[in-house]
Amino acid sequence: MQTVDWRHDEAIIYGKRIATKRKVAWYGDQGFRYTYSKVTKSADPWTKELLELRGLVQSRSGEEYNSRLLNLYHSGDEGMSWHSDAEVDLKPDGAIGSLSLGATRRFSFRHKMSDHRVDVNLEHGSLLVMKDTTQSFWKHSLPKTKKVKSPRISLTFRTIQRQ
Ligand SMILES: O=C(O)CCC(=O)C(=O)O
Ligand SMILES: [Fe+2]
Repeated sequence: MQTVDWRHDEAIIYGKRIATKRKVAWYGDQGFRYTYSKVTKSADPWTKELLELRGLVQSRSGEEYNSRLLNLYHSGDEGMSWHSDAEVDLKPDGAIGSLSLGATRRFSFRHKMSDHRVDVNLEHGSLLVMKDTTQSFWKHSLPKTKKVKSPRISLTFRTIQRQ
């Protein structure tokens, strides 16, 4: 993970460009561009380590991915609020495979219509696959927590639609 080019994420919130505490890095097959929270990012080429990990995640999940977003949460003070990953550039209902490293964090799902909640603990080395209609029917979040003092990295593999 030392070879990863971490940057603070930027998002446009209420029309203002802000840098988040969480850091991200974005890799893809070609010079992909990807719009997330209304900010367009261009992808860095894969590093050797990232390609190896993609191979593992693809074989474990039985899905293929052409890009990946890495998130670095320095501690439980950082998280991600409720959202679904349905950006226009993402393949509709495409799988998202998320590999967790470091601290165990709770990951929550909330059904968009019934508000039904499902919580899972994402442990070091675990792989969470969200596929089919998960993004259409559910939102997910990574709640902040006072209990976690150490960092967690998630490597989220996605498929960007070729236009
Ligand atoms: O860090 C995680 O496990 C979730 C990240 C996430 O939901 C996202 O990048 O869209
Ligand atoms: Fe997400």
